[in-house]
Amino acid sequence: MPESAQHWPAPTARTPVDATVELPGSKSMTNRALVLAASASAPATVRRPLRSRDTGLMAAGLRSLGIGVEDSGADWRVVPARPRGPARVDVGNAGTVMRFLPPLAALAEGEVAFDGDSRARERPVGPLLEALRALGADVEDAGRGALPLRIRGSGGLRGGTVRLDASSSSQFVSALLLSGARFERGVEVRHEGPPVPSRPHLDMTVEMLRAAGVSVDTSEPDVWRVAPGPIETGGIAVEPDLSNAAPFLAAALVAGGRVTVPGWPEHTTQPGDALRDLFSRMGGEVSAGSAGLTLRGTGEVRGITADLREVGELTPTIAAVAALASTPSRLTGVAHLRRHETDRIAALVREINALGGDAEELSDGLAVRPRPLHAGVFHSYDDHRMATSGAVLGLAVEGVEVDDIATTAKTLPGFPELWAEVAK
Ligand SMILES: O=C(O)C1=C[C@@H](OP(=O)(O)O)[C@@H](O)[C@H](O)C1
Ligand SMILES: C=C(OP(=O)(O)O)C(=O)O
Repeated sequence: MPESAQHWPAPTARTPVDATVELPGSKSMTNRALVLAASASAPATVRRPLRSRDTGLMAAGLRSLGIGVEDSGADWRVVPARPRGPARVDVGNAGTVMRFLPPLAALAEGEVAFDGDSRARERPVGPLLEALRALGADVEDAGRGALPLRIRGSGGLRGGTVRLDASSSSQFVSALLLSGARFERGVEVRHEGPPVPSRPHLDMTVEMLRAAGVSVDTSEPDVWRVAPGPIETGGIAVEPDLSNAAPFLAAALVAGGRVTVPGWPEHTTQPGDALRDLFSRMGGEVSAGSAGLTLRGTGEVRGITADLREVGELTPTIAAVAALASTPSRLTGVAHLRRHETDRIAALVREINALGGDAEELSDGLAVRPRPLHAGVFHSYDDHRMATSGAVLGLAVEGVEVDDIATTAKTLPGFPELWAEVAK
């Protein structure tokens, strides 16, 4: 079959868009909720979880450790248990599974093996493994500091104070905090190095731990202390995924009209909340009401200069909008994106330029200058957010095809159907 036979022709908006898009639950909240509920004192319900490749892998990983994750209608019921090996965990290409489960596995009795997609073997996990060793875990990674790896648990972990450089992923810190209350001495994580990215995701970890009755001290910058003690979730409700709102809100920005996302939380730690500000600066009009959050396009798409370190996962969508803007953009602070699902900086520059655009790699981001785009294939590199960025470009540029739209199932199965609601 020729490659093009599998391509997805991105729909072009011929009129302004007018849609209300119900988004599934947040990947980051769902996978935190599953890990917390797995270590809790009593069974709990995770309400309105995301069901996608990343969360399915988390549920499967927990089940392989002996924890119950049962379907109960729209929800997931988690029945905690002492984790046990022997077990094999497939992390796929999910950073949250690759980083959040090793600390839990270190609490297991028996051996737990981890592996994943070939890209997962290239994503950083070394500082987390070193930290686990310092806390008393027996980790075998053949000196690679990467997958595949094995953790030989003896049913508990000493815990205590650990120093690590989390500048390549905030998930190292979140991972240690999520299981830290179950370590004998709890955990004190001290970050030392260039700034930690994705701060809102750390706030999410801390907030969800505190909501589960865990004591977390964040009074010192770059230091997190989790006291040992029980985890009592009482059930966890998952918010809609605001990072996945990005391409849908972008649709109204680039095509004109309006898109509403119902259930936008009044208070949230999700980085996607920053879209309200970012997309306003790029020309959108944002309003919040009982129907949800609405973005109206004004017909003007402006470029933006922004440090996206805190909200790195929004970069692919912002870069797509930037490629359609009337003024230049400079997106910085996201060097760590080179080790995400793909090297997102290189991939975005290559694909924007392949459509006739004018993008340039910076050491820690990209610069995009206005230039008319033309038809072509937008490659997704097995990256859900690259694929949805191709869809955004296709709204405004006739003849854009995304090579692998199915990769959106990592965090948003049903993306093509939801997108069809917007681009009808
Ligand atoms: O903790 C989380 O749920 C996440 C943290 C961030 O990871 P990095 O800090 O590695 O960028 C983010 O990019 C990822 O999509 C989800
Ligand atoms: C970086 C991302 O995912 P992961 O959880 O695999 O790190 C992402 O979703 O943009």
